Amino acid sequence: MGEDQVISSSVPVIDLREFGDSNIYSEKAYKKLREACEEWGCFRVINHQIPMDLMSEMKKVVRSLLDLPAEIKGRNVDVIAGSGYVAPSPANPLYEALGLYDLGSAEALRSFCDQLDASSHQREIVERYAGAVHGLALDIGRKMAMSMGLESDLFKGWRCQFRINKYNFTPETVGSSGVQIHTDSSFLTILQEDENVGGLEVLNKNGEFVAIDPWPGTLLLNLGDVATVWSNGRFYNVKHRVECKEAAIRVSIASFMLAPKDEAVEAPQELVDDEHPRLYLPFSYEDYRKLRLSTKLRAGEALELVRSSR
Ligand SMILES: O=C(O)CCC(=O)C(=O)O
Ligand SMILES: [Fe+2]
Repeated sequence: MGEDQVISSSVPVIDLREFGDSNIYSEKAYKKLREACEEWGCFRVINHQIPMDLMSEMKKVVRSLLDLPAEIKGRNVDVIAGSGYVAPSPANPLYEALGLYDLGSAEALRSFCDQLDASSHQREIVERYAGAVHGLALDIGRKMAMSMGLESDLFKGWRCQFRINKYNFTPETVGSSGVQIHTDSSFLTILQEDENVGGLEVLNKNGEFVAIDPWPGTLLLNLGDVATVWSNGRFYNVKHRVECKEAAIRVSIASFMLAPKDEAVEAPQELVDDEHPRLYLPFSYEDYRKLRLSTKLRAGEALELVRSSR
């Protein structure tokens, strides 16, 4: 792994204030967003509406939940395939995660907090953060749709998930892999990084790994497999990995906007025409997730299995 070329370029920065009132100004912002989705599948978001104190409180809550004994973390069972606790494994021995499927549901939030015996303060922070990040995911989804000339509320009711990640990096593990290269299966992922410990690398279209340095207070957006299907091949599902760079516990919070609740994942008709025939067969997100897990095709290759033959 260490032989791969890692460059220190940077991903596009999207300033949410630029989508303001003036049409001329915002046209530029939508174009930049669309280019970021098409060329990188990854961008940094600045000037979002999630309060800084909520981000730092959530980080503390998440850290203490991840520090719970293994038998308590094990109560965080899957709701859909792979959505619950992930213990360290032979493939990713330094990594573990807790998960919460459907962060837009009060019932799901309650049950997650119950499983982990969360305090009332912890519950309040998890609920507030879930509300804020859910709102942001919808807002960015809306802007992505508008950047393609589509109506704005296409993502209402889509299911969202948290995955809170802990990397147990030690002096002996420096230079090894924290999480293997993968794409996210989601439409989009909002990542609150570790403020101090870097290690995330995204693969650009030239095949170079770009090191993502932490930028506290901002958020990192990744597009996943569902974004590629939804955009009929236009949006890029960025491959990424986490490398162990230093001996420190690393904690990140990934919030995924996954897919529609009941409907199939497919490109809207407006994005399909003679020049852009439908590339993927409509599928159920849960089935696709199971397919990725059962085939172990975690870096977007599973999309080939749902390609339309024409
Ligand atoms: O921890 C990170 O920086 C990335 C985590 C990630 O890629 C994921 O949860 O899918
Ligand atoms: Fe990821």
